[in-house]
Amino acid sequence: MSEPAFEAVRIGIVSISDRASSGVYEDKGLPALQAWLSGALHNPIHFESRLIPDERALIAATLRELIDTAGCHLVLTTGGTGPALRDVTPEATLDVADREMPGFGEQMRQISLRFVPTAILSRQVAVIRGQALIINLPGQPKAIAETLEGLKSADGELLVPGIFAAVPYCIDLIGGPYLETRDEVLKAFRPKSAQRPSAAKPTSA
Ligand SMILES: Nc1ncnc2c1ncn2[C@@H]1O[C@H](COP(=O)(O)OP(=O)(O)OP(=O)(O)O)[C@@H](O)[C@H]1O
Ligand SMILES: Nc1nc2c(c(=O)[nH]1)N[C@H]1C(S)=C(S)[C@@H](COP(=O)(O)O)O[C@H]1N2
Repeated sequence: MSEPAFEAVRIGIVSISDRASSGVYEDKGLPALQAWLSGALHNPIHFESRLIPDERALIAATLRELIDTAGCHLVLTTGGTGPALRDVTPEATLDVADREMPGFGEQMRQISLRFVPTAILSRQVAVIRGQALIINLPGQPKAIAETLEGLKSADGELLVPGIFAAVPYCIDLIGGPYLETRDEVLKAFRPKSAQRPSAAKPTSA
């Protein structure tokens, strides 16, 4: 009998910043997203990366293209979630939404409050479009790992669960690929009835 294999996954990553996209500063959003996802997932990942300015119509068109044409089942954005007049990522995300997933934004603001008192300034949302999940993350590059992974104590105890723990099961429920996380980075939660034999090889003692 053949071993189970990790399903390949296509993930859209979108950095939304006027200054990074025009070269005023180097974009650190896409590298941070790519590094965190590559470290957290066992699945082979094909990244679809986009670096764009804070323009509502362009953000919405980019999200549509990543899902409807490129076939991404997960899209993570970074930047443009604050109250500044140019911050329009949540509006653009809602423009392409079939359904909202408010729990992600609520939990991310709770996590971020453990890091910065200005966490409540992020209007980040998560939505479903077709068979894809879109999640907005704040623009500070360090906020990416903070919100996805949560907060751990110095000895590794999980103090606040990161939102990515709920992402694999959400993707299952909308008919996407079976995502498997590396437990040392983040333990994904699935009800027993939704668990498949893991493709991860048991580590030898
Ligand atoms: N893509 C990025 N790459 C590197 N650093 C970033 C990026 N986005 C944000 N930052 C950092 O986080 C800070 C706050 O981000 P914020 O999204 O508020 O930027 P901003 O002031 O709205 O301008 P812009 O839209 O041009 O990024 C920035 O001043 C910058 O230091
Ligand atoms: N984890 C985390 N969340 C955070 C931050 C941060 O540094 N870390 N910055 C906050 C700040 S200062 C702002 S203004 C909002 C919105 O940021 P954005 O416009 O770059 O998306 O995210 C907030 N959430």
